[in-house]
Amino acid sequence: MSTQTLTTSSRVVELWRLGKPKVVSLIVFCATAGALMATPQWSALPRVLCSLLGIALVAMGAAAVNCLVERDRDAVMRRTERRPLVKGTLTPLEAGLYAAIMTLGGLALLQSFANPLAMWLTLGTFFGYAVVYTRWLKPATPQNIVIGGAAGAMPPVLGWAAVTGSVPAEAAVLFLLIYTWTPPHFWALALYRQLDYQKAGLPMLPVTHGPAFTRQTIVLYAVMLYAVALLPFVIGMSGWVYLAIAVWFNSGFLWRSIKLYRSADDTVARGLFLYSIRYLAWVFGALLLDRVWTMLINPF
Ligand code: HEM
Ligand SMILES: CC(C)=CCC/C(C)=C/CC/C(C)=C/COP(=O)(O)OP(=O)(O)O
Repeated sequence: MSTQTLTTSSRVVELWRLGKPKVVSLIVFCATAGALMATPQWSALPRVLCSLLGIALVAMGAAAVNCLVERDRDAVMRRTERRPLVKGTLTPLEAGLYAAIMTLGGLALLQSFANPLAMWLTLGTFFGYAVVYTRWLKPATPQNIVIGGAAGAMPPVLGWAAVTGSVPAEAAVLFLLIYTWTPPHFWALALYRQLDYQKAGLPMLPVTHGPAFTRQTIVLYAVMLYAVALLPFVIGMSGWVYLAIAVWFNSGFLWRSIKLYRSADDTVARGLFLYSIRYLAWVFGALLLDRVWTMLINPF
């Protein structure tokens, strides 16, 4: 389809899709938890909201760069063959302009309403995902997701830095939580999309080391994730509500990983991938709930 034939409103929809809005919404949710864990005060709310908008814009800009860099690979994978740059509903120039406007706009918001540390950390995250992971690591090594996952784990740190101008050990715990979660989140998907990655020539773990080894590694990560997820309670960052939710969801994650270890069925792998998204939303939701409760009973 020619880009000329699209109406303005459908072009806006395509630009919206280019920014991977579902992934970004969870990223922003995790950043919100980081921000409110740092400063559970209503007076910080305007700064928190402007910072979250800034983080969202940069994350969407990074997603657009990822789609731009990967448009040839995306064209050979079934999961990604309907993306705007593959279908031709957007041109590379439009995607590039969109990425530049979103990223620079987001960084300007962070510089103006948060602080330089938050701005630089967000820029580093953008570079880590859009350039280091997408351009270099992804086509080079099956450890791409383990190293590149550091960029994906940054959102709570960015939220924390935006409201306090610092990154204490508590923020590092939240980083570690997403960092340990990312490989099983991705490998579960890579297991039932193995053919796609093979066709695109990407060295994902199921392609290079086989599905059995990948399933075994997922169980290992699920055990590590369980331990890491208990840390916020152990170091006194959160209370019993968090602990109950963390135990429930980590048990679910571990149980589904063991089920996957014993089964080569794609539906089991897909089940774990979908569960991983619910998992992160609930675990960070539990942290948030703890803080919002504190803000409600202690409003000043
Ligand atoms: C570098 C690290 C990561 C990799 C390689 C990765 C990989 C993926 C892939 C390949 C998909 C499928 C997307 C699609 O079908 O279009 C996906 C979906 C998703 N990811 Fe991740 N992910 C990473 C980090 C994250 C992070 C940090 C979050 C949130 C905090 C996240 C949240 C999601 C969500 C919500 C979806 C579902 C999107 C949808 O339904 O369209 N991911 N991820
Ligand atoms: C603030 C800021 C800049 C945040 C960026 C955070 C970040 C690193 C997000 C990564 C999440 C994501 C879309 C992974 C997709 O992996 P992929 O690109 O391998 O998947 P694909 O095959 O679907 O393109």
